[in-house]
Amino acid sequence: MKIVVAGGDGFCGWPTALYLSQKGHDVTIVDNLVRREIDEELGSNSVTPILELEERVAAWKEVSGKDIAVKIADLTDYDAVAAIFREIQPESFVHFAEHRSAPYSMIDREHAIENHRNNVEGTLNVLWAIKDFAPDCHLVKLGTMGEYGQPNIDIEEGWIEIEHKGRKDRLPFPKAPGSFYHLTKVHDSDNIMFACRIWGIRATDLNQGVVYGLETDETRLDPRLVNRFDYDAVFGTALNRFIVQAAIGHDLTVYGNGSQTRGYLDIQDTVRCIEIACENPADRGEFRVYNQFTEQFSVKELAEKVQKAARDLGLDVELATTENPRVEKYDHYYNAVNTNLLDLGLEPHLLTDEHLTEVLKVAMNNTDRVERELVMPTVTWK
Ligand SMILES: O=c1ccn([C@@H]2O[C@H](COP(=O)(O)OP(=O)(O)O[C@H]3O[C@H](CS(=O)(=O)O)[C@@H](O)[C@H](O)[C@H]3O)[C@@H](O)[C@H]2O)c(=O)[nH]1
Repeated sequence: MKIVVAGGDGFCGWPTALYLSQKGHDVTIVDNLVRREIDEELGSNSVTPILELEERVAAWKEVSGKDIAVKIADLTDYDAVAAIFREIQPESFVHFAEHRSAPYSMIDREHAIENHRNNVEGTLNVLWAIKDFAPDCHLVKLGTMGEYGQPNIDIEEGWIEIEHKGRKDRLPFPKAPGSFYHLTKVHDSDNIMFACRIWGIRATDLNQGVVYGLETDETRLDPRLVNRFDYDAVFGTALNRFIVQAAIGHDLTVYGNGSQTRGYLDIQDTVRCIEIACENPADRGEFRVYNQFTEQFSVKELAEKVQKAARDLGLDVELATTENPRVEKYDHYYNAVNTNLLDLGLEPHLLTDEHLTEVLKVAMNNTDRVERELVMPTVTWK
């Protein structure tokens, strides 16, 4: 299958591009390398030393014998997007190419606006290009579980049957996101749903939970293929941050009372979920939503798991209640449905001590690359 992986230089995109290439798909990475620029803006870095994109792709060719094409392009540049669709005629367009950090979108007004402009405009361009140049292309779009927030009812997969004043309808599940970033994904979902309805586009919105882990079967093949590993308070996410904190002997930064519960998944499941979506395309005009996570944890549970794995490796770390920079619910109900991907064959990699230990060891081997001043949060929601 001809597949474009937009955002293929990022944390989810790079291992996905490798995985799909390994499976024999004809993969093109489209990326504007902005994630690397943001590292410079924030003075941050990946714990793992990652190569430049062209070097990574050349290493992949050497290791696997397979070609991944690369186009350096910004999805907010419509001429570039149109040219890509005209030339490649992708069967699936996997769209990871968005600014994905909640704290980044909350830095200030400028960052909130840039986050909206980049994400919403990029996705609109993709929708228009599909309509104009590749109407049969299946859009596989990375959404987020954060679109739903933490409602006091079960979270369905995108849609909910509602009975109201004696009438019934199947309506989009209500959204209550927790940051301007998460809101961009809500706007994208609405725009995609509308485009499916009016133009007959086929789309799958993958509402992904918080991703943890680092390596996949493909990145493990050669050190030059290693994935990026964020730990800073802006781009690092809960479990991976705790792992790096444990490796450097920093107290684990549990925000507030740590009862905040979210859906989580291993990066090894992210790549498989994308493959499942591509190989089972939505129908023309169908806007399909899959909740992409495998397990639910509270932040405190995660920190305790990391503390235990660290102790087993001789590292003594403490959980530290950290003033929560965000505005979010504690001690809330959380129960989200995630059966669609399982029904299509996803076999989850669950969070085991062995897996935590693997990632912890990578962090311990790279502690010299960790900038301690990036660990504590500085961006606040208020
Ligand atoms: O040091 C930390 C970091 C985070 N948290 C807590 O962990 C939870 C998750 O935060 P996160 O930073 O791991 O994840 P989030 O900001 O929600 O964003 C990440 O996970 C989202 C999926 S979800 O959370 O919306 O399901 C994706 O959309 C985003 O791209 C990705 O950056 C929050 O309650 C946060 O308060 C801590 O307690 N301590």
